[in-house]
Amino acid sequence: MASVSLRRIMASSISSSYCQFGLKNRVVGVPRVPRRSFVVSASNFANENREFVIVGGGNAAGYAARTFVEHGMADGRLCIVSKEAFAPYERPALTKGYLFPLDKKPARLPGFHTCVGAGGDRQDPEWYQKHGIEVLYKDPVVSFDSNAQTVVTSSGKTIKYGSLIISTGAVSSRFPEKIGGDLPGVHYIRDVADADSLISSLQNAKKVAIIGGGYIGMEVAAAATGWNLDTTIIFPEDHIMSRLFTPSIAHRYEELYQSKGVKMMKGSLIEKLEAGTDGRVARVLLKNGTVVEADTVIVGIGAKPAVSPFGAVGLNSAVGGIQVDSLFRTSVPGIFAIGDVAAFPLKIYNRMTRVEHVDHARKSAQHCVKTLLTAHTEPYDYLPYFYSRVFEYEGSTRKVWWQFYGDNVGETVEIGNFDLKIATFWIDSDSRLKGVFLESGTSEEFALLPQLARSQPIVDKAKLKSVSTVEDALEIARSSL
Ligand SMILES: Cc1cc2nc3c(=O)[nH]c(=O)nc-3n(C[C@H](O)[C@H](O)[C@H](O)COP(=O)(O)OP(=O)(O)OC[C@H]3O[C@@H](n4cnc5c(N)ncnc54)[C@H](O)[C@@H]3O)c2cc1C
Ligand SMILES: NC(=O)c1ccc[n+]([C@@H]2O[C@H](COP(=O)([O-])OP(=O)(O)OC[C@H]3O[C@@H](n4cnc5c(N)ncnc54)[C@H](O)[C@@H]3O)[C@@H](O)[C@H]2O)c1
Ligand SMILES: O=C1O[C@H]([C@@H](O)CO)C(O)=C1O
Repeated sequence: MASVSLRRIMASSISSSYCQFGLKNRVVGVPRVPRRSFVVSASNFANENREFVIVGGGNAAGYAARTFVEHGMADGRLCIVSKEAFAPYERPALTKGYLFPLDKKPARLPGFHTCVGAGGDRQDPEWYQKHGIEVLYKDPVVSFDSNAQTVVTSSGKTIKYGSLIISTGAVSSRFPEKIGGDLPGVHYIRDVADADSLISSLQNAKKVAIIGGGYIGMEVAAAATGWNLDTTIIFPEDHIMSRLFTPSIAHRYEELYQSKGVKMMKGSLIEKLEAGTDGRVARVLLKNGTVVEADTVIVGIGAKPAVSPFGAVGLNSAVGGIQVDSLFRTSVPGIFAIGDVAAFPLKIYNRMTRVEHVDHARKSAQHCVKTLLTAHTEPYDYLPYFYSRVFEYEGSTRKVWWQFYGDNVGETVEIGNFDLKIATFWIDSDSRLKGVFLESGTSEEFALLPQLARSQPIVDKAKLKSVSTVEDALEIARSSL
């Protein structure tokens, strides 16, 4: 707090015509520009300087903007360059509330702009104006020159930056055009435009095929049941959500989905997506020769970090994405990367990683901006956290909400009756609790999970295995803290 106030005082005393910033990460001083009008043409952009430029207007950018405001460093100093037509929003809503049936009050903007997902102000476009933050919409950065400290947008604007934060997120992996990946009726879901396009297909859909058994597969399949559509999930592994769920956890959810009419085609690879006579997708051909009829196909086969055009700042070959240190600094002074695109040191497990989840987008943004603006030098010490919520639409017979904290390594102990709730504990060979999963917990129970995963207590496995309720199991874990 002391450093924040100090920074505020310093910020207010800085010369209005020339400003230096980033006490710890100071790299360059650039002339401050006066507060500008929000409609700017390419020509009056040339050679203009910005103290802080954020490239990408997604989840992380929204939380970064909030942190600039909290430090009194946004007004007239911050510019966000965005590919999308909307101010930053809570992307998780797109496969949750956004896909509710149209008569069940689906979420729509401005309802879920950042930072409502984490309980902050709703940052609609007026919020950015009010705080003097310039946002360029529908104008992606297409090239960049780290020597000149400039980015160039697709409309031809050249923007000179003092510090640059790359928050370009990730893009959906796609099937190639030659196997039908671009046919009308084939959908990928990353942004509002994608979700709107999917909704227009769902309105006329009868048979839906969902390819991929991960987050998008599970969330969109659940949404499709709300629309009463004939739904099939096709995926290569032998159970859903294989990168996190144990076969046993997966089995519970698979049974639930099947009880709602969803068909599962496991261990299945795609040969081709084929069009009907109208040119729209009509069927999915599997490598084993099976044909799945479908008028709408949703592809959720993972995402790739959106590194272009910033590859020159240094990529991580093992986990992909832009390599940063524990303060989100890339190899180029004054350039930072946050959110899905950043490959960062995961201190708690001493390894490099990328995290494509919103909690990290929020926290990395806040940590990076705090470091940039103050003397704060605490390394980022992230505890992995994943969650999902499905079947939330009004009238659903069974709502599902789960959370996982930590690392899914070691032996597992599963407790509980899934009809009510279930918990799984990952315990390593030293009897340390490494990860914990909970379905349908209370808010107090969910609040215990990060404490457990962070402290990694030694637990008595035999005692844990001997109980039958989630409440008793959590109590044993709590008492070992
Ligand atoms: C449908 C969906 C549902 C999800 N649900 C959950 C969930 O329930 N829980 C969870 O933890 N996580 C969820 N996630 C993941 C979470 O949304 C991401 O981890 C988070 O959005 C990452 O934030 P980000 O700012 O790094 O990237 P993004 O939010 O993707 O933002 C990146 C932005 O940069 C823009 N951009 C890219 N390139 C350029 C360029 N060259 N110039 C300008 N702009 C550019 C993009 O258009 C985008 O607006 C979901 C993701 C998706 C796609
Ligand atoms: N609740 C959440 O946290 C949440 C929700 C939705 C989306 N997301 C994020 O959105 C992004 C995309 O999600 P996703 O579900 O697409 O990714 P994912 O990695 O969760 O799942 C990908 C699935 O597709 C399968 N797959 C991969 N290649 C395939 C291929 N060639 N053919 C058929 N299947 C293939 C995988 O085996 C897996 O089942 C991720 O970053 C994810 O974290 C997160
Ligand atoms: O983190 C989240 O943000 C959105 C929503 O809360 C915004 O309204 C959502 O569905 C999440 O899971």
